[in-house]
Amino acid sequence: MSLHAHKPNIVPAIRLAIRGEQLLTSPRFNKGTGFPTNERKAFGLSSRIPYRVNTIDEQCERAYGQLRARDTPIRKNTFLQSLKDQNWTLYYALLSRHLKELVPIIYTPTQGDAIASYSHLFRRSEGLYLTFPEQDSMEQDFLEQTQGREIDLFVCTDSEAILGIGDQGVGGIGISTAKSTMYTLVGGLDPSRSVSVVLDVGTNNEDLLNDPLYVGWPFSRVRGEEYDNFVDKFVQLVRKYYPHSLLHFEDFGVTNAHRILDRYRDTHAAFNDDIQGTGAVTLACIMAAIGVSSRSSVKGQGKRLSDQRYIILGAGSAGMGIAVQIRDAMITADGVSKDAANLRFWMVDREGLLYHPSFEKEFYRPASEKWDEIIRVGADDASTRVELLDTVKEVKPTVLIGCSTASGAFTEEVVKAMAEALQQEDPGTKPIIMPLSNPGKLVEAKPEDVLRWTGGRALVVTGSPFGNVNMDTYIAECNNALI
Ligand SMILES: NC(=O)c1ccc[n+]([C@@H]2O[C@H](COP(=O)([O-])OP(=O)(O)OC[C@H]3O[C@@H](n4cnc5c(N)ncnc54)[C@H](O)[C@@H]3O)[C@@H](O)[C@H]2O)c1
Ligand SMILES: O=C(O)C[C@H](O)C(=O)O
Ligand SMILES: [Mn+2]
Repeated sequence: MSLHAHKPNIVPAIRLAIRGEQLLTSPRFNKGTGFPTNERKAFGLSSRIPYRVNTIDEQCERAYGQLRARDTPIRKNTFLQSLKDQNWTLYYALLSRHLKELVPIIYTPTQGDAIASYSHLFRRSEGLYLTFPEQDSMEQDFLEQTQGREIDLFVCTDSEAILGIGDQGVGGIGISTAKSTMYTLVGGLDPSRSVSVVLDVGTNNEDLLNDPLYVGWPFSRVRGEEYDNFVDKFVQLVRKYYPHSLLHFEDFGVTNAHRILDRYRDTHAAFNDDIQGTGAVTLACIMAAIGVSSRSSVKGQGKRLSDQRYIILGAGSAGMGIAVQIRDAMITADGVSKDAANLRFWMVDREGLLYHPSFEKEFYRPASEKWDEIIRVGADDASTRVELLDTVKEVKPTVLIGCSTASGAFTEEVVKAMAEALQQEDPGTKPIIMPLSNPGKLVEAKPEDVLRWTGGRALVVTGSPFGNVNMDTYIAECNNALI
């Protein structure tokens, strides 16, 4: 992860209309003990801050000490959220200095826990909350927070599929704010130029609906035309007032994600992170792994994207986005036809391998293949599905990707079947195994297990940070935030 130095807000203080208490409680402009003496005098702060002026390093040292005194990731997360509510300059300076340690605290995986407990951890709100029953005043509410601002980015969720932890109702605002923070931290975007949005259209999460402390709109999710109109109302406001902004969609449910992206992508700079961001970062990862990059240490394996056989477990937003991105790269980089490229994928979802004897659908295996013959018979003797394990044995994939939320689905048997088949084909081949489901507890296999089952041969890539398994085995991270 490379860091572009975060540029603090350098609005000349003299132009600020706010001073005194108001300045100290504005996280964008507050500099705490960092205010120099002349600014303290000019803005009525001298008596409001203790005497000594601290450098940003001193402030970071103090804040880091306070952070370290919190003993669990979630307590660190709430501490950092409070700091963000108080002083952006210090917040981003601290994160920049401890990037590797703190990104997992303010982003995946800990932010997932913070989102799940949103209504209980709630102290101060951050972001733009647009709620279904208040849609008549949506324009006014939108302008309340955006008018007069220069805005480059809207990060928007409807919270239906947060990471792999499902419907989190209004708490999903926490994924929008976390992604916005990453744009600043890694991409250098001025945080005052982004808006984090939650479209609160209700929730089907019974625990939230039954929780008296739940702070969102406590009704079932709005669906159909009413839902589409509500989303459209928001998008049209973005288009009307900020036609040049980027509209980033995050963690929409699988039935809406593609549809909404397709609806707006030709008329606005719209981006779905789970589909496109994941597709792009996974492609980059695979290119590195198979040695399209000249630095590769992978031996004996066909080096082109189109030489690989890909099994993807989970054909949702991420899985389909990954398949499309790799397929398109094969067409561009390797010059293969679309049909030939599509045939390099085997998608496995809840109903097993996606194939159909009678109709054609993109990324479904074609009717000419006799998959029916290896269908497993279920306990009730009814034919069920072509299992992942059988697909692996049949296909001998060189790349196995998980974005299914099915924790542990890459079993020892699956991983060994893949590794052994590849070893027989070419002893130099390293299986590329990518359990990408977040947060960490939902990974399809733990890196240390994959390495143990493959005698250390696998190249392992995860979506959440796992740390190295031992001194010389690096577990790469493939998270769409890197895009
Ligand atoms: N590493 C990353 O950058 C990244 C990016 C996006 C998503 N993800 C992760 O991928 C997972 C899926 O995200 P999504 O946005 O695609 O969700 P999604 O709901 O759109 O898709 C999940 C898919 O998995 C399928 N599935 C569920 N249980 C399954 C099982 N037992 N076996 C096979 N398939 C099963 C579902 O039917 C669905 O098609 C989440 O855990 C998410 O955190 C990771
Ligand atoms: O948020 C992340 O960490 C990656 C991805 O967008 C996800 O939904 O898991
Ligand atoms: Mn996501």
